[in-house]
Amino acid sequence: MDSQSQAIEFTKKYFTTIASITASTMLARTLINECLPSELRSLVSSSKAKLFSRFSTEHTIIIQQTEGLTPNELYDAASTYLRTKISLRMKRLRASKSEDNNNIIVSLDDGEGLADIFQGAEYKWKLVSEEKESPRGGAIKIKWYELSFHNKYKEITLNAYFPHILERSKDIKAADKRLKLYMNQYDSWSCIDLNHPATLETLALEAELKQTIIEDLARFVKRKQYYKKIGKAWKRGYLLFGPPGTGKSSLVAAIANYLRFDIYDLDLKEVTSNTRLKRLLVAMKNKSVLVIEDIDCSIDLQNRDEEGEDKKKPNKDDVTLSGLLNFIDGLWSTSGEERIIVLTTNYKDRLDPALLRPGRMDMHIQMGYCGPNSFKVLASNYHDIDEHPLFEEIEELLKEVQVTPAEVAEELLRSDDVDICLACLIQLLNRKKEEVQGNEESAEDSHDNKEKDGDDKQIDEEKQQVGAKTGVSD
Ligand SMILES: Nc1ncnc2c1ncn2[C@@H]1O[C@H](COP(=O)(O)OP(=O)(O)OP(=O)(O)O)[C@@H](O)[C@H]1O
Repeated sequence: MDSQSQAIEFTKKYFTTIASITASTMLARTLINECLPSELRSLVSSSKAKLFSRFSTEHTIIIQQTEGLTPNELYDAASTYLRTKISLRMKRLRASKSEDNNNIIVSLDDGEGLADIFQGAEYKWKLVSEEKESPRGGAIKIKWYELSFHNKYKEITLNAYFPHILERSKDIKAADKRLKLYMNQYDSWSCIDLNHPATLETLALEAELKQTIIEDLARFVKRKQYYKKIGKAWKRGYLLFGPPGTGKSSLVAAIANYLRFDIYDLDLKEVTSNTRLKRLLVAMKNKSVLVIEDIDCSIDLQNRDEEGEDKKKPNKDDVTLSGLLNFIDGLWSTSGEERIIVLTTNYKDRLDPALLRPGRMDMHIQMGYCGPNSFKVLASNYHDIDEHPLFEEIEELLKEVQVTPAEVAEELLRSDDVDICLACLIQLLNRKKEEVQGNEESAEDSHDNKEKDGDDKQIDEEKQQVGAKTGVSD
């Protein structure tokens, strides 16, 4: 059981106890502080849940803004979660004073509070705030949510609704996050906003491959506890290989957009020593994608030479492939979490076997030429069309020639007129087809010529042999 579910389990028992005794804040605090193991204290005290009966069937939980000076995680999550529920109703927000205790009640829904339904359970939320005298003088405002629900939904609330709110708020915050693209310069990272439009949806990949990637990423981000349990660092490595223009860089951007992770684009040519490389890697934040593009040629990792001429004598602190990989797998991987590492190459066969060893890169993804399915994705992206009279011809040609998605994309961008674009694409595909046929013919010719040369040679030899026997020669 992870700490969150343990805490929720505890809260559940705790509610039952408290409900049967009385709703006392003091008692609640004492119980939390005394009964709870320290590692769970923050979560439960953050839920700051008191239960008291207003009516026999209704329970109300108070979720306060802070626990002492510490922000309350559940309050914060609830605020984020409710934002998505009240966006259309914000104009109806109003403040009023409650009759009984002079509280200022901010009603989210015309004094009734905001209603929410989860797994059939109905909830009423109220944001309440109260001015209090600060011990240091002046007034301070205390805020809390009152969450009311029927007694019978107690289990669902603790076991599913609260975890759902915590989870949803994480997703909402991630979606709001501005992504960054970091690049290494000298010894440090500098960054700009990442506004790459690629998404897994718009990427032209074979449907099955795309689905596999999406499932793999979704599984990865949910597996914090699992990685902890198996004693492995929470990271995942992808090796992307394929010809230029097949979408390797676009896939990196799409992964970052999908996970809402920043990208760290590491240019190894800029890194002059292992020590500096480690410094850069350690400075990376969690929830990030580390990319090393064209790993096969970005650097001669075994024994590199900046001038590209004679190999220089390796220095003890030179960046080496094994140094890089060991650090990524070893110390670095334990210094952070939720990291994706992507290496790209146009030539998988040129890679050092150490990189291809099982367990090094978790997934090897081949980015291929544009097939009929990928073409349809591109046509839909660029011209919002799912069918067209020219599709059949294009799809037949795509089965015969190799064209990259980048080349197809270029044709589709030529004009706003889809007919013109598709006609241009057909021209390109036909040119490629003729080239292939031309190559095949010339290959056949040279093969025939070789055979003919071979035949002529054999005839000459036979003639010579005959000549030798008869004494006749040319
Ligand atoms: N699979 C794809 N899906 C959608 N668009 C693609 C795809 N592949 C290429 N493109 C288009 O072509 C452009 C170039 O592709 P990209 O840079 O991602 O290819 P690459 O494989 O990384 O190439 P290189 O090896 O030269 O870096 C992209 O900006 C995109 O518009």
